[in-house]
Amino acid sequence: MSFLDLPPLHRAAGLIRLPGSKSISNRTLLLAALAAGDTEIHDLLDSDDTRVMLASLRQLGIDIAPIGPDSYRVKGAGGVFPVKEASLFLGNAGTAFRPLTAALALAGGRYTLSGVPRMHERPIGDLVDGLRQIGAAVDYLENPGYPPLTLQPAAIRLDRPIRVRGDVSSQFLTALLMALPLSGQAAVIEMSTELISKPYIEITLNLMARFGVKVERQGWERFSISAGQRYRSPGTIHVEGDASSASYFLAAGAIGGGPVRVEGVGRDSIQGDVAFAAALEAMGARIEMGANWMEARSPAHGKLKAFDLDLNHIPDAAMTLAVAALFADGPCTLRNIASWRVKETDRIAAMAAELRKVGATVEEDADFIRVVPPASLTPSASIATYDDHRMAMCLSLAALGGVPVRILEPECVAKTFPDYFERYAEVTAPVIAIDGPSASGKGTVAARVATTLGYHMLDSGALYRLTALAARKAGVAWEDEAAVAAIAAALPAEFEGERILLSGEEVSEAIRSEEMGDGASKVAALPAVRAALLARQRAYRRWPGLVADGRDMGSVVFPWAECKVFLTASAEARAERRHKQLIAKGVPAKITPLLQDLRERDARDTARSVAPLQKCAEAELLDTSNLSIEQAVAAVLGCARERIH
Ligand SMILES: Nc1ncnc2c1ncn2[C@@H]1O[C@H](COP(=O)(O)OP(=O)(O)OP(=O)(O)O)[C@@H](O)[C@H]1O
Ligand SMILES: Nc1ccn([C@@H]2O[C@H](COP(=O)(O)O)[C@@H](O)[C@H]2O)c(=O)n1
Repeated sequence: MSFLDLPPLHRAAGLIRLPGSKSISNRTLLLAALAAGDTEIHDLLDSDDTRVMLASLRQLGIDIAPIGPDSYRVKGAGGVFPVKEASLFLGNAGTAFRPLTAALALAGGRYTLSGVPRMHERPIGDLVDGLRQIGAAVDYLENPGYPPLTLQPAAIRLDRPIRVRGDVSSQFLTALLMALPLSGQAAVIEMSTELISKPYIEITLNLMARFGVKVERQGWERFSISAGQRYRSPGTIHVEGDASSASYFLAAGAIGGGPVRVEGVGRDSIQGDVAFAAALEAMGARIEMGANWMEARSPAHGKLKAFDLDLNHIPDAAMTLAVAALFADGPCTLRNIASWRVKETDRIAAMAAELRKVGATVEEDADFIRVVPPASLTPSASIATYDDHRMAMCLSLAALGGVPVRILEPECVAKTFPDYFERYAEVTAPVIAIDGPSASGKGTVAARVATTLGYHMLDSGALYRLTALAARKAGVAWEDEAAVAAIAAALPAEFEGERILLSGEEVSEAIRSEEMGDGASKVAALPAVRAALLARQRAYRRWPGLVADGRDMGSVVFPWAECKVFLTASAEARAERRHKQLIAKGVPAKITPLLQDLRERDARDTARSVAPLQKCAEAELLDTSNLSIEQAVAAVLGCARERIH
């Protein structure tokens, strides 16, 4: 069985650009396919569930072409799927299965829809009942009330309101709403029970409106679509970041100090799960929010507060609260979450079982769960994930209790967030940032500290040197900001131990020349180049930790670094070191021009407008003019021991 061992984590701080929302991605794909005209969709989520939707729509004859990273052009079929007979396999993707069932029931073709075994245990009877009321020919292939299904052509009659239950899954209503405009007739849906997860219906109505179809809503009981409305492409759609995925990072910030900022969703979001931030705030976390971002920090004083909340409106993000409860100051109750029982797994039972493994006392019932946090978490629990992405992502937060945690079958996160664990490391792995002027010894000291601690290493100067060399090879002037930034953004560089490759060619020595040092300092002064390399540098932050050396590691790239050192030496000492280094390599050199060159580079690095070389207030100053390498290494290790748990 595959597993991932998370190290004990003590702190979370950093910034994450969220992947696209699953709910918006799959709804938008279907609406674009049904609309008249072409739709460009940008920032689409790339995950198992969206791949299932893309593959199904293509199988149904929809032309979908990639036009860039996470961007597609969908040629809308104007309400008529070109393929009239197909067998679709929809995995465990509820956001594909339910809406496609309804759309295909009205499509006048012969289709079968199936999924993985768990999909065949997830109820769909309420949707099928609704479709049968309007004459659709939908049949169960195995167990009544559950997939797989067959659909046949049928005459659709919308002369009476459709009565549908809304207390098992709001996706049934979403599916009907999105499909009914295909009939061209006026349609009315009446809820025969209370509707759960209402914010997901708001997403549906919002997106339908963007595609030109207006739904009249009377409370949450009755929905009317007037006759003759057709989907029309809005031209271009940008998918928001996923608010449910944001919950893991916000919770990490609330538990592990923070700040953790997520970019891609915020105050202007159409997703109900942004309300998760309010639940964290009720626990005492400090939350800030902008139009397109949210940020969480631990309470100013003391622990997170216990809660007793009705979480019917945010069933997915509520799972994250169940794990945050481990860090609260008392028992926490999550109410009105019966829908958890019919999700990817029985999430109430699964959550109770796994929280007990880390030491919590848990009470569960049909529609609630109560979590009594332990005094300290049980180390080395093996967390089962039930092929449920959210179980894996939520429970990863337990490691913030300073205990190692084993996540079994972690690849299940691919359903909605394929690189979740890499991103989680980017806000939780400790960082030692070493900045300073040229030849101060940063690289030498950083490498030894990294080896001693078993940490990863980032030589950020090498990225600027590689950019300068790549520009030179491409015949691009170092002053041409846009062109050099484009090169930096797509830098074909690889680090294989000591070897550095550019487009597959070894350039380890070539980038160390004085000429490339000079070129690096010129391209590094260009704001667009620095912006192009920022995310790449942050991606080096991995467990068990990172030592990063450069000029702006502590100030810009890793402002959240636990340990920051400003390593310097007098210009004369540095020129002498560089001289020795060059002579040892057999490169002829003279002290005076080297000293002159260092001073010029210092001046350029210090005076530039973006990310200038400077000591951050919180950095420890280490002047190595009169220190041996061993003494400098010992001093940095001392700082790391003091500041990193
Ligand atoms: N404390 C020290 N005492 C004497 N020599 C040192 C000391 N620290 C480093 N050196 C030597 O100084 C030279 C320059 O060090 P290093 O390349 O690590 O500096 P750097 O700050 O990373 O430079 P750059 O920014 O140009 O990459 C190396 O030969 C190294 O062995
Ligand atoms: N974080 C950084 C790292 C480097 N630079 C610039 O690149 C030049 C080369 O760096 P070395 O550490 O390899 O000497 C350096 O002179 C800086 O101008 C930077 O700006 N930021």
